[in-house]
Amino acid sequence: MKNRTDFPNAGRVIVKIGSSLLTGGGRGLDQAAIGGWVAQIAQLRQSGKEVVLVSSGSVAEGMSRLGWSSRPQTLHELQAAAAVGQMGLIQTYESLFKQHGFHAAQVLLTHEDLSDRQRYLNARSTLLTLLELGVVPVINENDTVATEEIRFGDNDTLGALVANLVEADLLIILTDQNGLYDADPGLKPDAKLISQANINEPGLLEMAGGSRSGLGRGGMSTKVSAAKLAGRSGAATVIAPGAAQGILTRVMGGEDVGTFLVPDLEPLAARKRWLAGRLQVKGSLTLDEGAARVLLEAGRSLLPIGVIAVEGSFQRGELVACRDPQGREIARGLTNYGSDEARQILRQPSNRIAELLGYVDEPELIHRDNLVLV
Ligand SMILES: Nc1ncnc2c1ncn2[C@@H]1O[C@H](COP(=O)(O)OP(=O)(O)O)[C@@H](O)[C@H]1O
Ligand SMILES: N[C@@H](CCC(=O)OP(=O)(O)O)C(=O)O
Repeated sequence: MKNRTDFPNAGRVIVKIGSSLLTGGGRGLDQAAIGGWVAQIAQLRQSGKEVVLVSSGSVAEGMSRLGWSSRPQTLHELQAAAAVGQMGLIQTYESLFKQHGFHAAQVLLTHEDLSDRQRYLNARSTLLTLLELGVVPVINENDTVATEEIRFGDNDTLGALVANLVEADLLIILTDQNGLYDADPGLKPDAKLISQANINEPGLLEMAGGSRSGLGRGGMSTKVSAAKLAGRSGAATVIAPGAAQGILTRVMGGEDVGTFLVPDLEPLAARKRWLAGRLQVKGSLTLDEGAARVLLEAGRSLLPIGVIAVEGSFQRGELVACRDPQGREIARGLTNYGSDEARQILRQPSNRIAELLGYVDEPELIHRDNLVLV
């Protein structure tokens, strides 16, 4: 998505809502405001868009419920606040989405879940299944267990990782400002709003400062970094004023509101570059001529029937090399089955996987989305 006029065609969208917006600056969950976003998300869903919500606010809401006026310093207090506040968040989303006839689903993730390939694939399958079922996933960091997340984590980054995970077209980050200014407007009142910028434009990160609300984490700098991260899988990012009336509908309609950070790669190229650049090969699959050809020429998924040999020891979700019958490496990809399972299903049609293994994770050995030609 290189232009705002493309936004009405976005099929899959991540909406991230920050703590201070959700809690009316720390006064407790702002039911009216949340009701407004939920109504817009419901409308988007009804028009056929898939929406994943990344919602902060567990610590801020926990603080409010526990009567704490400032963010606690110790980890166990932060985690306790998160545990209390997450209840309120989920109760609110559950009851508001219900009013529009939608189920919401709580998904709590840690960064580890997304860097480990097996858990990454599991999380991906679960989220895609929820979307297929018409459910709205509501994601937050698993703050009560993920100590590193509370210390360093922020939900802008999580939103971007989720955009990568489900290959969203658009990441909308709702915040308490009109968008990204050329300096923190709280410190420089004549700062100018940036309507659009390329995510790799020099100086962008320097304009973005930290958070001063005492409720959120990261401020604008994590939003700009998140836009870069989201751009790796081709997603565009809009940082938008969450309090503005009908904001999600307006952004999705292509209106010039907030800051549009334009990605510089096509979706597929970005994702494949990410795959190619980051992973270590754990084993290899030798393909027959036909499978090698469809991978190379048609960009198709790899099915077990096209595999004639499995080398090495690997787990579901790890990176393996795909070789042609002459042994040349032609592609790399994240496997849906470990080496033991792959050996049992090679040369077999996918409809025999259940009979051979007793379960089916995916009909493909490697889905084309997780495959990169070398
Ligand atoms: N260049 C900038 N433009 C806009 N806001 C900025 C900028 N630099 C820093 N900020 C600060 O970032 C804050 C938003 O980030 P944060 O408090 O983390 O909110 P959220 O809870 O929405 O993630 C703003 O309230 C503002 O104080
Ligand atoms: N998981 C934390 C997220 C904290 C966070 O990133 O907040 P924000 O900067 O407001 O998005 C919480 O729910 O409190």
